[in-house]
Amino acid sequence: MATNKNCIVRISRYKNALTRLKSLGFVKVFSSNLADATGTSSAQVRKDFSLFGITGNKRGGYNIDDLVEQMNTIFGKHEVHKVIIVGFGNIGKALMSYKGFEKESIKIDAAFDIDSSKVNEKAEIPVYPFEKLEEYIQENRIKLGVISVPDVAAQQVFEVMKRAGIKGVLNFAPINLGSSDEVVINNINLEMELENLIYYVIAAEKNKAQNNNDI
Ligand SMILES: NC(=O)c1ccc[n+]([C@@H]2O[C@H](COP(=O)([O-])OP(=O)(O)OC[C@H]3O[C@@H](n4cnc5c(N)ncnc54)[C@H](O)[C@@H]3O)[C@@H](O)[C@H]2O)c1
Repeated sequence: MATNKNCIVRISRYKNALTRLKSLGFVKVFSSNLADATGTSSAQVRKDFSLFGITGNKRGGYNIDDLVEQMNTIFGKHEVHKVIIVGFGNIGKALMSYKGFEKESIKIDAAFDIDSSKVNEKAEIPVYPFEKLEEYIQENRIKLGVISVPDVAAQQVFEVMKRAGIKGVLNFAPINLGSSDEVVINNINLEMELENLIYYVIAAEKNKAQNNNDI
């Protein structure tokens, strides 16, 4: 299936919009409603739906429950996905205490850290020493991992994860982990996102000042 990240992000946005519309009492929705709610066009919504084989009666509108069900299948929501976190610092702790993952069928299963003062194997969600990472992934057939260690340690952590059989990594460290055929890597570079945001804010301010001068 020819899909790209933008398309997946849009499907995720449609799903959020559908949940909102449903909570407002709507039963059916048109592609134009989803387009308005997510800032895209009706044609794009229909194109994304057809790419993912999402079906529905376009004339009478799509049934919201049917759409959500089909999107849940796309996002693998019918089974619980276990995730491990490597690096139990600011980001690792924040992710572990976030309650919103559960409703998305995501279970933070354990964390790992090199610092023995952070290890707590008896906690509700245990924190193990880093040396146990490889064995834990293999024994528990973990497919998803978060890297939240400093950049200098990220590559080494990634290699251990890959060797143990991890299939998807969410990487918070601001380094390029190098591509891999066996592992899908999603990089979250917060500095870059903020830099990007700052650029657009400055550009918008310049634009406004220019327009004011033109009047
Ligand atoms: N906190 C933020 O707001 C923020 C923003 C942008 C980027 N990041 C990036 O995210 C990553 C995590 O940031 P943070 O603020 O949570 O860092 P942190 O220093 O609070 O935590 C990092 C943790 O990783 C552990 N660690 C170090 N080497 C390890 C190894 N080899 N194996 C296992 N654990 C190891 C440390 O003991 C520590 O507990 C960093 O790469 C950072 O650059 C963080």
